[in-house]
Amino acid sequence: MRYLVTGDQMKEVDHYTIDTIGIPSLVLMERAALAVVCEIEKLVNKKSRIWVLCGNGNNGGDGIAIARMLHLKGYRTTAILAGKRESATRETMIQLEIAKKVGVDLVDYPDFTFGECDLLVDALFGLGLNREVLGSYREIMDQVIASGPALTVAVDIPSGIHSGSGQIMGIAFRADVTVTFGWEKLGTMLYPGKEYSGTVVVAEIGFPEQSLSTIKSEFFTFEPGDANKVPLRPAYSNKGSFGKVLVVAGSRNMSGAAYLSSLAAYRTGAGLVKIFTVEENRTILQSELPEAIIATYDPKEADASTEAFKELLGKQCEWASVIVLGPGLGRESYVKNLVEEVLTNAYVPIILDADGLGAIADNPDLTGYFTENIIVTPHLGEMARLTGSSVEAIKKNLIAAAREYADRFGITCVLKDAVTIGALKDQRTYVNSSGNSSMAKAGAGDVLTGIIAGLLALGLEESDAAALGVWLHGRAGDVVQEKYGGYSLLASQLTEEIHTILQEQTR
Ligand SMILES: NC(=O)C1=CN([C@@H]2O[C@H](COP(=O)(O)OP(=O)(O)OC[C@H]3O[C@@H](n4cnc5c(N)ncnc54)[C@H](O)[C@@H]3O)[C@@H](O)[C@H]2O)[C@@H](O)CC1
Ligand SMILES: [K+]
Repeated sequence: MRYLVTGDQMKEVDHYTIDTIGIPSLVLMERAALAVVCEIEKLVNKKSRIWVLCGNGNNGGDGIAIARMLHLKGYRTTAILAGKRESATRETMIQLEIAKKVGVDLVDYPDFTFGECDLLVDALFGLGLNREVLGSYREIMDQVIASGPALTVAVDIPSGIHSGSGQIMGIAFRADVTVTFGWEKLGTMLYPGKEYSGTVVVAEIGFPEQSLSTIKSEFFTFEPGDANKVPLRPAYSNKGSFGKVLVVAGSRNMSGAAYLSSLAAYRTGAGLVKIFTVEENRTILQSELPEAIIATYDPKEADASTEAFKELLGKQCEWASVIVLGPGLGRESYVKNLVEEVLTNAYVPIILDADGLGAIADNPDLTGYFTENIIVTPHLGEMARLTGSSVEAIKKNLIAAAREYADRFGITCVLKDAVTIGALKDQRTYVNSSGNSSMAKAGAGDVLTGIIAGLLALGLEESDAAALGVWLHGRAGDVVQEKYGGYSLLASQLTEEIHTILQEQTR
């Protein structure tokens, strides 16, 4: 697990480290510059033409220190100063004085002649970027982009990318490598910033871990090694020890979603899975997944909300320790009754997905039954229906959208996109770092609900199950992509790779 920060949080961490702990700002800057130089040396040789584009803030100060180090090592380096020297920060002024004394080629932007560039070091804006890039800065960036540097290394974050949201502030550099300091910023984790950042290297430059305690470090992601967070299945156990997952899913002509969710729950470690579906699905599900128990209902009874139907559903809910509600339910009117009955009868974690969410969107009063053990897993379209916002607006700030919905009801909201966000009920926010575009396929969401259900069945609570489930699902997708490339993934293949990730457990 690693923490992520916004630019503003990182600034607080900087201040605490400098002012309270007493590590001088210039020491941090020197280490930051060294870390970037270390990456640059992997990319170029002494014949390469290197431009270091420096702004007036401390990102520019890092840049001037980088230019000095490269110059002293014998690289052909020019530092281009984009702002007025007299308005530079204290640290950047000191860097300028040092650079002058050791003979760094320092050129003010208007005097610079653009030519060929093998490597651009982007030190124009870092965490301090707080508005649209306009005027002369925009002109400089346009000109640098037009001169087409062969490679770009960004210092801390590509200039133009907002460090908190990943949004482009008018214009941005596209980096091949971004060397960031201390902790990764949300801006390089979230699109479009993620795409503009290239490979992100997180350099440790001397921030003590306690500096993080000054902020509420609520953002995190998982990484290889975190498979250990999946609970062990103790030897002295039986199938009942590992949870009973009820999958309320499927409808006429739609059995696949129920199948995929159930299979994924089993593959993740659940002991027993029961599918509650319409009678038409019985044969196909029994033959595809004989390990599952099948119980069926009559949609007409569900539609009329008969006592018999209520009793039948009540019994299923009583049996279950985890419920998946929604995949492939369709949009018939009886689905509302089904969803309402489950929400009122169940006192166990419920993963509400797909058509289950559709029923909520169509009948907003149903949110009145939400309790803290609900996990919703909408994709952007479903989120738009749930909230009445547009997909575009949600996309602009995924974290805020997921957080707002989760906090409104005190539930966990997994907002599925290229970078899936888990707004957890315990106030932490998970930002996913696994997965790839080959997973943008029908059925992938059903597998995710099944994985989360499996983790709940193993005993994780909702927040951990949601975050870890998203990560496992993405990792499985990465394994499938490695084997089959970016086009051919089938959702069922995700279930076949869950074991690959679980086998990474090192205990
Ligand atoms: N001691 C420290 O505080 C450390 C800071 N570090 C570096 O310092 C950076 C942060 O430095 P700063 O806070 O000075 O911020 P920046 O260097 O990112 O620049 C901020 C400056 O740009 C201006 N600005 C913001 N948006 C603009 C826009 N759209 N158009 C024109 N001007 C704009 C701001 O008014 C400010 O003057 C980090 O990203 C990192 O690279 C590192 O050296 C590590 C240590
Ligand atoms: K930068």
